[in-house]
Amino acid sequence: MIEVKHLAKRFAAPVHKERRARQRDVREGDGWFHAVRDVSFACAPGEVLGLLGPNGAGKTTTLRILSTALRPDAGSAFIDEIDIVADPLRARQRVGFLSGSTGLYGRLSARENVEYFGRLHGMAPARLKQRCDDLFEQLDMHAYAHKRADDLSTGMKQKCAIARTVVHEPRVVILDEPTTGLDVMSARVLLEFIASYKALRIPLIFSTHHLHEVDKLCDRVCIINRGRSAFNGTVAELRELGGSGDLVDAFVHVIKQDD
Ligand SMILES: Nc1ncnc2c1ncn2[C@@H]1O[C@H](COP(=O)(O)OP(=O)(O)OP(=O)(O)O)[C@@H](O)[C@H]1O
Repeated sequence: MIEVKHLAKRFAAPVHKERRARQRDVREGDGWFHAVRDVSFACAPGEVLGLLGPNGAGKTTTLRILSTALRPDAGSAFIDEIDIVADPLRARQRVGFLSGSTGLYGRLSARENVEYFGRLHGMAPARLKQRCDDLFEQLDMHAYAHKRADDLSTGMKQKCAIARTVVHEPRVVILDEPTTGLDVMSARVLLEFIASYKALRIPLIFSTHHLHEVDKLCDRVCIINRGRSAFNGTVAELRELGGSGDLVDAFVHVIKQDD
């Protein structure tokens, strides 16, 4: 279970005179940029939660807090009842986090990269081998398993990074824009992979700008706008808000209402 309540995170941001004269973002002006102001959501085992929002809304910052890469200034977040602020190390062991940068070692092959991260997590050799075999099969990566990461295409690297993220069988999975750079076939493979977490009863959160992915996969949706959660609910509840049954209309409606 992932539970996030009233998260906030600000970054130091000196205000320049000319910038002050122009219309400002409501999140800046006091020498800080309040990237996340009040974000709350929950994701239970067996659920996939989609995190949506315009560019710069605060999705990545929120996910980085959840992964324990950033410490929040206010609010709370629990992973399987572990307080990520009070006990970040224990929380981190339970999380598989895919960030924007793939973080692969260029000279290692795709397979070596995934194995390396498995070893870092202390996986026994036999278990690691089986897990890698399964992941390379599920993500359709056998064809380039032995290619150096430097020589992989953007999409191949992304799949490799995803395999690396989940190699240690984390208790919760957090993916920041996982389908970025993937072609149609690869995106489909990945969406099926994400869906498989429902049966495993592992909560999975992913951020995306693609509403068809939300429609296909998500049980719940959180829309973040200018650092605050502007909508929390099921996909069906979101759809109703637009009036037309269309998710794009519903998304635009939520953002306009919130602005
Ligand atoms: N380390 C930092 N220092 C200053 N500002 C930051 C920092 N990290 C993020 N921000 C700002 O916080 C805001 C939210 O950024 P964030 O990356 O969380 O947005 P996002 O919703 O993931 O956007 P996108 O959809 O474009 O990926 C942005 O305005 C960004 O410039």
